Amino acid sequence: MLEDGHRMDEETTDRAFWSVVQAVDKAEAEDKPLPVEVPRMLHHIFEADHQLLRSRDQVRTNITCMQPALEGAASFGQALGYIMDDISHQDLKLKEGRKCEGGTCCEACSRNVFPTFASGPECSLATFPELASFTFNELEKTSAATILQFVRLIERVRRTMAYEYGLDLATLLPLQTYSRKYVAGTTQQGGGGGEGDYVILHTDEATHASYHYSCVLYLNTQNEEFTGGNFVFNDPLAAGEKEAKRRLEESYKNAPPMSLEEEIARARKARRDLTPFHPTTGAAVIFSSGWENMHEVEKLTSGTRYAVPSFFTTCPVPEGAYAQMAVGKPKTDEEIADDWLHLLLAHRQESPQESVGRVKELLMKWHYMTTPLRHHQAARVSQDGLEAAEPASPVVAEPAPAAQAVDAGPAPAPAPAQAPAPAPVPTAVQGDTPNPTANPYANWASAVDPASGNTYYYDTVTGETSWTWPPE
Ligand SMILES: O=C(O)CCC(=O)C(=O)O
Ligand SMILES: [Fe+2]
Repeated sequence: MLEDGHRMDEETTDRAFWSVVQAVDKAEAEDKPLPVEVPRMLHHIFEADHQLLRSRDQVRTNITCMQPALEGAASFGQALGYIMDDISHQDLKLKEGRKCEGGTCCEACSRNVFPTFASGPECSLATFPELASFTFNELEKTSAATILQFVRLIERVRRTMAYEYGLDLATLLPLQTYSRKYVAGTTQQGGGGGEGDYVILHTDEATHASYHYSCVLYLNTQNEEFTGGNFVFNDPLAAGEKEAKRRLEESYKNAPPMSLEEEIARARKARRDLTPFHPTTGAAVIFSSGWENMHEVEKLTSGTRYAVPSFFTTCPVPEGAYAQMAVGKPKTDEEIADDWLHLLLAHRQESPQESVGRVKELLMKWHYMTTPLRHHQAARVSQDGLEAAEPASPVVAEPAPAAQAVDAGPAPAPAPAQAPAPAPVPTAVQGDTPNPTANPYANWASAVDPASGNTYYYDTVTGETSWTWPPE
């Protein structure tokens, strides 16, 4: 299944994914602990997914980071405008710079379109029916295949963001993600991901102060399964007020009489630069969550539109949060496998309170569960894959990753700096010496393919794999 000495290609990665699903279903049917090979194989899949994505199209627009200019004239009204989602949001006075409350984001803001972030089969609602209404809070009736596919997609987003913005992977965690369903003719039920037929102009970081990077992945295609429903970046008109006036006058020429609502929409359009994105299956938009990226979803005119928004934070998780968990950060492959089972894959009934606790723990441990053990410290995602933390500088603040539960709340205080425990290293297949020049295979480890039961070998740094030892 794995090619000798090569990275996994798309087909091999998908086969590996389905063998993992089989192994999970088997463990559950037999009421056994999850085999440690499952998370190991998942690590390879995540790594391969990100590498494969690097060769696909990406359209990047660099933009100036913006934040509310509240100092000095911080009136109550202005402060409300900073928080509230409504049309007046676009009139909020802004200044240059990032806000990123409580987090350590990079200096650059941008918007990125990936037309083929995921393949059609990966987003298929026939294969993964529960993707239509996915939430981590209710997994009892969700198949292992869909849960694993959702995690796989979100982990691809996380790695892509870390790479795009030059962030240590350990410092970037999902705070919130779910499937969002839009149905033409319905009105928004409650806030957040409730069903509705549009989303009003907003800034993700204004909705939740700890959202620093956002992604929306689309599961179906405009003009095939629905009409309307553009995702639109909404910017101040670069050409200025004079042009806005000219545009408005132009729009009145030969126009039929309009309702008040239409008049307001027309006036807004004339005053703003609108950049619509037309959703297609598997496309994703990734952007910094600040005021430089105000956006909205235009009303659906027919059909049903499915999207998966995800919001990431660079706020550190307070160390105390791990101490309150039954088992804190996983330290062995067995503990990682246990977390996968108990936080995601065990199909059980639970009270809403229990599920909130479980999801909170899941999001806080996300990096530890989705990243090979030796990379649990700071790791950058480079062109060649994950780079381990610099071993020569052990006294650095551990970049404790962050996550908060589902609800809005104050950003957690940064964790105090402390020396991290030495990163656990996978069992070397041959030789004991830590000097890689003395042992060219010091980074190699072995694992068992859950589908065939055969042992394979992999380089924990480059991701190379081999069925034979030594690798060819
Ligand atoms: O569905 C979309 O295109 C965007 C959703 C969005 O902006 C959000 O959930 O914050
Ligand atoms: Fe949004």
